[in-house]
Amino acid sequence: MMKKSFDYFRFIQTVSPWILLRSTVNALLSTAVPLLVATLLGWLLNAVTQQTALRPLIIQLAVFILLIAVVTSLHLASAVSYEVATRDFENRINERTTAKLTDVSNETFNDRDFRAQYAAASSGWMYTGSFHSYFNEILMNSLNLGVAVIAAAVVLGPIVTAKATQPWLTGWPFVLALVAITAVGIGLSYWLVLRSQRYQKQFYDVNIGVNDQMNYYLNDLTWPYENGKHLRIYDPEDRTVAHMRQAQEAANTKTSQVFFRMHAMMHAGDALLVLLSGGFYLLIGIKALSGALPVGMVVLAVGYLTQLMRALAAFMSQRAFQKTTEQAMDDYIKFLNYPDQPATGSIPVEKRQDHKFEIVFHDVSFRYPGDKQDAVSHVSLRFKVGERLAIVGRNGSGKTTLIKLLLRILTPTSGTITLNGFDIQKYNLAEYQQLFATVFQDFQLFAFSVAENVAVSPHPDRERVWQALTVAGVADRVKAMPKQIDTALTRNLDSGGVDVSGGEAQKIAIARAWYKDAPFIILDEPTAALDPISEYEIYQHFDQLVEDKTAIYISHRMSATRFASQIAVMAAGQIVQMGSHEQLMAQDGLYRDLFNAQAAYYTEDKIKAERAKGEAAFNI
Ligand SMILES: Nc1ncnc2c1ncn2[C@@H]1O[C@H](COP(=O)(O)OP(=O)(O)OP(=O)(O)O)[C@@H](O)[C@H]1O
Repeated sequence: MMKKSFDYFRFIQTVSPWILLRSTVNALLSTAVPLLVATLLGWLLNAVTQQTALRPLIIQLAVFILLIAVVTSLHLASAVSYEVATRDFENRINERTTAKLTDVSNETFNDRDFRAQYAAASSGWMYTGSFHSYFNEILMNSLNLGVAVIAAAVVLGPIVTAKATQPWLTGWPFVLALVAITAVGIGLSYWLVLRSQRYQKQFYDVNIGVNDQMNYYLNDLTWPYENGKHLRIYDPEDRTVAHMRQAQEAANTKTSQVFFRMHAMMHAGDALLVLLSGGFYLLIGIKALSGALPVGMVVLAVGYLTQLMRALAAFMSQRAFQKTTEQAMDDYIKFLNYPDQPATGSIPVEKRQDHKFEIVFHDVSFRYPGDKQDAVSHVSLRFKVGERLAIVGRNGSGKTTLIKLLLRILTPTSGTITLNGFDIQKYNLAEYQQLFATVFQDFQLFAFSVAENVAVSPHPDRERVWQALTVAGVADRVKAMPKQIDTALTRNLDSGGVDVSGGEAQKIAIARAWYKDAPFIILDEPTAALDPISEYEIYQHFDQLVEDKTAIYISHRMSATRFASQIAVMAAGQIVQMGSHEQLMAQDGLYRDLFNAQAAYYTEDKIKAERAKGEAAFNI
């Protein structure tokens, strides 16, 4: 067991060096300073009463006051130093958590077990308060127990040895009687601790699930301000609250029973202490009544003995909470060490100024875990250098999945994808992903400055940021912001931040892709949030946006395909047609249907008919 405790101490120490030392100094001073101050005050009093000459008295007084000032200041400094260390510890844990969440591969990130492990780790962290107190509490409780043992021994010595008229009240029989009461107390306390440990564990386990649910309601559902509008429009009757209450009530039913038992154990512990005090009173009281001890000693001795039992009970029940903290630390360490399936590839990606990178899909299929059908099925495709390829198809046809396979966010279930002849899985992942600048359909901006959002770096090339914003058609909007490119987006991290519209945000995401200057540019519905003029402008700048890169874009706006030299049409995970706009329009197939269905909205006749229908309805 001890070996295990040391493992946890070591973990705490590796998270934040010096914390154990600071904790130890603080604990020692916390225990010693009150005793030291009391002793010094005692000496001071003696000096005042015994010293007759004024000069040595003043010197003695000055020395005592100085000593008291020094030890109390030391104590204060150590308390502050420990407090700082605990903050540092908490920050480092948060850093490690964030680093793990951002460093694992996408597969692991989406892995159910990994997410469950994270939920357990974060609940444990929240539930136990923090891990560093684990060491501190063991230390404090041990010191308290040590002091209580010494104090009790000092007081008990004269009581045990005092001669009484009845022989059993002297020597070993009396000691044995004291030990018997203490032993019964320790035994019962230990039993209570074991029970309460079990209930603590149950309570902790139940709480992990409950915290997880409540987190969803409080942090994910009701707090993000993009959710505000949905809740106000679609939840006027507060069904969210009712839903949460239901979940809370179900959780309460589960927790209240175990909570009640846990507390019953604690109160039983208090009652036990009262009983033990009674036992001590009886035993020592009898000895006092026999005339062997002054009555005042009874109160003193029982006080010290009860204090000893209290320290013992605290030491043991702290052990119960320690177990919970150990489990929380185990969960956290498991999360940190969660085996990732790191990208295996190590081949460096050749740096080519001419951007001659050719990617080929060889009979690639992919199925999401648990799904019954392939999301991408037997796709063979060649991305020619400098080509502009559009991918079109109905919702759910597999377009985004195809892009994720290309980006190595997903790994093919079968088939291979090659870059310049080598399987892309064999390349160093970070270098490989640097080949792509992507604007995802659900792009994310961060609550950092515009410049950092565009450059994705804390040291942006400011001139290039402006160029990127110009290409994306959002430079004027940024110029009007209070701190221009240094303005934070959203007020999540900076109260002077600004909120941009959906379309403006999308333009900033496009600027980010341009800034990256990667050989491949991938745009998944890049203009979905843009107004027709902005969309027109983006396509006007399309040459500037794409330059000589290989461009792949997905769009439901069929008119956007005119910028593509090749169009791949997807249906049910397969590429069902491939060719230029003219070639595909000449074929009787899905492309022509999609194109005509959209174009039909814009024919003169259609607009006239719709308008007439609207007017008729209005006249009624
Ligand atoms: N994370 C996922 N887990 C399970 N199935 C998924 C997941 N993501 C997508 N799918 C399924 O894979 C299929 C293809 O989805 P994909 O997002 O690639 O389609 P898409 O053509 O990009 O659609 P859209 O035009 O609506 O964006 C869909 O049937 C979808 O339900």
